[in-house]
Amino acid sequence: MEQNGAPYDVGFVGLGVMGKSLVLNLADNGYRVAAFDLDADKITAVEAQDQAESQSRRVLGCPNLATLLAQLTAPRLVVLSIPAGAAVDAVCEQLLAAGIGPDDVVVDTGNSLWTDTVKREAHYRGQFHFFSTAVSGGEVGARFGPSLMASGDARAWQRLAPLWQAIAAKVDPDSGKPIERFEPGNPVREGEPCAAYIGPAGAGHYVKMVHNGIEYADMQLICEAYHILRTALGLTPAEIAAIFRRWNAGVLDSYLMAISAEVLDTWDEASDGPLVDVILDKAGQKGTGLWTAVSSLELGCPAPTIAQAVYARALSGQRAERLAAAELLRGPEPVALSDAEREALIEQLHDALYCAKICAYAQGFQLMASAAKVQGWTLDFAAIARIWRAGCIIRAVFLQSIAAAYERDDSLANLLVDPFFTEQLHRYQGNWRRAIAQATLLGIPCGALSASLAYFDSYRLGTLPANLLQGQRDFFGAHGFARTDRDEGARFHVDWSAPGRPVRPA
Ligand SMILES: NC(=O)C1=CN([C@@H]2O[C@H](COP(=O)(O)OP(=O)(O)OC[C@H]3O[C@@H](n4cnc5c(N)ncnc54)[C@H](OP(=O)(O)O)[C@@H]3O)[C@@H](O)[C@H]2O)C=CC1
Ligand SMILES: O=C(CO)[C@H](O)[C@H](O)COP(=O)(O)O
Repeated sequence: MEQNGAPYDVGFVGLGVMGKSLVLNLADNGYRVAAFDLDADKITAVEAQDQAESQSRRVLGCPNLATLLAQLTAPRLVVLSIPAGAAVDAVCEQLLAAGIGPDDVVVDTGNSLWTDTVKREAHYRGQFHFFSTAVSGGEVGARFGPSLMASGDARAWQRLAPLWQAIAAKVDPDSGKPIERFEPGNPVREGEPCAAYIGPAGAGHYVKMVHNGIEYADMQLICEAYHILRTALGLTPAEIAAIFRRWNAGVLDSYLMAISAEVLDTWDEASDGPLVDVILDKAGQKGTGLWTAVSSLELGCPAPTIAQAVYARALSGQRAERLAAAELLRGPEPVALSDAEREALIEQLHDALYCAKICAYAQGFQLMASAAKVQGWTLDFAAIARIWRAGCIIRAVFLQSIAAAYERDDSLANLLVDPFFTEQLHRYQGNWRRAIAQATLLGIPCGALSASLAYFDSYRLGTLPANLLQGQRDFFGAHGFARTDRDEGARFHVDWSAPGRPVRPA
């Protein structure tokens, strides 16, 4: 691709956890990369690793952005892997000062807020093409195959598609299972790439945000199952790891289930006990789960399992208060379960996790559908499910079933009404209810499992108590209500203080 003495195909800014891995992945796939980071040590480190792995020079470290731009074939392609927010604007301005031009493409791969991406695309129009590609997969995914959600100018996508399809995770299209090989210099070339053009500016980051919201829910659900197994049954982390591994061979087969078993099975030399017992129970968060919950509230599109997962992290953070409350607030007395009850609870939890997970994904897909309607995006939900089957944190075999559901009906109202998922929920909901009932009686919190169940029950009921709620609103605020026996557009109000409480058109 050498042109005008500028032999590098991609400019890369940000060589941290993700950036370094993406650079080496691009290099393994035959792309020559000119790389820059504020931290000179990170530039040296990526060059050294590249040379050690390839015995050649596929990556050139650059001392500044002007030098980086000078190495690139035109029109130039610059990829950013830097913290979301102000850093992205700062680097865009620095690239302008360094001479980036109207035909060049700048791709933000960070976890940016999708509305920022929309603004940036408009702001830089005419100066360069601001494009985005949200990345999932963490460090290993970035190195050997991430899931890539691209959005922005469709012509920029034409340019990027071959690169992204080369470096993306690959999946066996028939089984829906990832094809994985973690070997430097030997990337996976077979299978279906987990990279897709999602839509106009912001769409890819919105979809990634929802991916992370689902990630929060999925993680919390697994944590609640762990908590119940630990507290109700007194199982050791290693015993729970064995149960999780068994579950991971069936419908719950997922990366998050697999890594949960790994964490639980890890021994800590310093404390001579399970590592999980010395990890402080205060969850961190960088914000994408919160953004998803906020978006769901703004759109009026319920995602209670995702919101509950954000609350669970927040409540875990109130550790000092929890420790004080633990001295004061009593729960139910412990109950010893019989062997049969113990075996039953394990089975029930499996089914509860599966059903609750279906509901969490249903919420995420509803949310994307809702945002798409407001934004005028045409989202291909089957394609989104397909690119989440490998490379990303929520990769799971059951994404194959979600893809199939949207292939059957691309305007499916909700995953729950797809015939396959309806049948699964009918079959397993009894155990889901029993697991939550048992945990509740024992005083073990299971907010995400319960939020999913309440979502399912609310969604499937033709009548909800919102009739009483509308009556309350009319009573104190004269807000009016519609009637079941009249046209829905007609509003009524009760004169609550008048004798006989007459109902009049509002
Ligand atoms: N880690 C993960 O699992 C995932 C992260 N992401 C997202 O990817 C992005 C990168 O994440 P990650 O690699 O973990 O972050 P890191 O903090 O490890 O790396 C970011 C790098 O960008 C550099 N940097 C910051 N500002 C500039 C600048 N103005 N010019 C040049 N370099 C700069 C930083 O340098 P310095 O340290 O000197 O400031 C650092 O080396 C983030 O948006 C993150 O949210 C997405 C998916 C997964
Ligand atoms: O995007 C990701 C994976 O998909 C990151 O791992 C994400 O930063 C994790 O979020 P948090 O730190 O809030 O748990």
